[in-house]
Amino acid sequence: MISAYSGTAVRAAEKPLLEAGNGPALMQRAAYGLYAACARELLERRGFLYGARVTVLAGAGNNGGDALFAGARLGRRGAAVTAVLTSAVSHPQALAAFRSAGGRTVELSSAVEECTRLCAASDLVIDGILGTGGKGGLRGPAAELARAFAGLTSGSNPSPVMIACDLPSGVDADTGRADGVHLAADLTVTFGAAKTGLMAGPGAVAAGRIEIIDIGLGTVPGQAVRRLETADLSGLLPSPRKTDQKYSRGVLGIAAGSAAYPGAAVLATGAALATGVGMVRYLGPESVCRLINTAHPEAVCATGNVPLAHVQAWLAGPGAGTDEDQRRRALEAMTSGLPAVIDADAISYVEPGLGPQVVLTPHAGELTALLTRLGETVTREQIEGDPLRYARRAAELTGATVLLKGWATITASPTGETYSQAEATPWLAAAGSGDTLAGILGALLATNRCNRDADLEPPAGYYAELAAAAASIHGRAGNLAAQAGPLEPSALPAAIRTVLGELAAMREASKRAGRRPKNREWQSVPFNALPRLR
Ligand SMILES: NC(=O)C1=CN([C@@H]2O[C@H](COP(=O)(O)OP(=O)(O)OC[C@H]3O[C@@H](n4cnc5c(N)ncnc54)[C@H](OP(=O)(O)O)[C@@H]3O)[C@@H](O)[C@H]2O)[C@@H](O)CC1
Ligand SMILES: Nc1ncnc2c1ncn2[C@@H]1O[C@H](COP(=O)(O)OP(=O)(O)O)[C@@H](O)[C@H]1O
Ligand SMILES: [K+]
Repeated sequence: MISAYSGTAVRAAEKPLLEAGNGPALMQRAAYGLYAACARELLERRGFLYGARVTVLAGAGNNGGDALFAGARLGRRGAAVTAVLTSAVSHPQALAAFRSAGGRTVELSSAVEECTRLCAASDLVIDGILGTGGKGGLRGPAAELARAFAGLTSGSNPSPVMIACDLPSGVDADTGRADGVHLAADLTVTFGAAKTGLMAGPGAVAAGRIEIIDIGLGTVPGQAVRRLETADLSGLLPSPRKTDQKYSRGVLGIAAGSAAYPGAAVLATGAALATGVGMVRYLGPESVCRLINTAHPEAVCATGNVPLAHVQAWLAGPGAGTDEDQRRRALEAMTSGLPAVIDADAISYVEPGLGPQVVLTPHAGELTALLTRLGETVTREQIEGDPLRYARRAAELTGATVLLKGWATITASPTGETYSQAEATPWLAAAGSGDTLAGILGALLATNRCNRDADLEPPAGYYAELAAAAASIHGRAGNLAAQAGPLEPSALPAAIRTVLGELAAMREASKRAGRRPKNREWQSVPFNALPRLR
């Protein structure tokens, strides 16, 4: 599990260490972690470190200090390092170390064009303009450079490896908002703890991969945004017991699809079956029942009512359109007291007073409509710019758990627990892909251990965690299905099976070896695992 904290909370955790005079040591640890990541990326991607062209973008504060110290270490290993100083002041000790390692410096204000070309022709650029002390987007010459650099490196031109120091400059460390110009990275090396701004909205898009360097901060105060890693998924996925029969494994009721949109019901059913339920009971029009049974003969289909169907969880809404019977079923499902996924058209019937076991799964457009109906004035752009804030607000207003879709999918519980998953691929932005996410989540709601075991009380935030797990499986399946070219959502159920099979095999292998499975996207380097400082 990765826990991310606001920049403000990380600075509060640093405070006692700074007061005790440990500031320089913290900076050396941060700089060493950054240097080690840069050296590794250069060796992996370019095959050499000696002679590599490295540009350090260095701002006025400690973020620039970290980047300059890391640049000095690269210089001592033979890289040709140049620092672009974006401010009239620089961290004095770091600048001195950089120069004494043979680093060349250029002042940005007098040479924006030259500096932009220098960045574009580099093997590696370290973005150390702004860190947790940044306010708003980049300004002045730094903004000009960022704009021109984006133009030069777009399309088929070869691009340098971009590594952000702590966070991409111009991104808000607390929220992930990017109100002005900002830089983007292939990798963000972040210090002490991940920042929430790397987990949501534009910040999550700009961060690239994330590597956390432990600099010995200890406990960070405040509520974390969590991200599930591979090892965290196993306890949340269906796992039949030797004594199970089909009903005890978990039955999912699906009230989705209509004569106008039958496909959504087929996709949701396929995804739920691939995730592993004991049975799908489908309720909807006869024409959709026939279609579902052609694709999935095992689904039990009827035109009946929600209160009479014996199930462990509900999924309502995908493809429901204006079908009145489906509307009634969705309302019955969300007030049944059972766990329920409320997706697509059904989100427009939501009223306050729901419980955390109801999971709403809007995209930004659907959330705009919901919040507006509940009296909150907001635009789609505002939600896309600050998804953490609005997912949490919707959970607060409805009492339900909210899964807000996007590049990083945010899940928020009404008691405040929040998750962010970013395994997805933009190929998942396709009609029908949300229906499969709803199917996966429906299956997890029906089969989860708290639902199956009457003695287990779901802990606070449990449904947000299950929703995050569903987003993770969906993202992993999307990546797999997109390997063969543009993704067709109807290919997702087969990919879900493969992903779940791989996860089960990984779990078994790591159980035998006695260690946690590794996550490829996220890496955390503990302080005591860093090589000794020289
Ligand atoms: N504390 C520690 O011990 C450790 C800290 N660490 C590192 O320090 C980083 C935080 O450092 P920091 O506090 O110096 O702030 P930083 O992000 O470098 O920027 C501040 C400077 O930028 C300026 N500025 C602000 N906004 C601007 C804008 N939009 N456009 C242009 N300029 C703008 C601002 O000027 P001001 O607005 O105050 O006039 C000020 O001069 C943190 O991210 C991590 O990398 C690690 O080494 C571990 C130990
Ligand atoms: N740019 C993107 N990158 C990654 N995933 C995305 C992106 N855009 C959308 N997605 C994912 O694709 C799915 C689309 O869902 P949705 O818009 O509800 O589709 P539909 O309702 O047509 O099935 C969501 O899981 C969302 O998180
Ligand atoms: K930075």
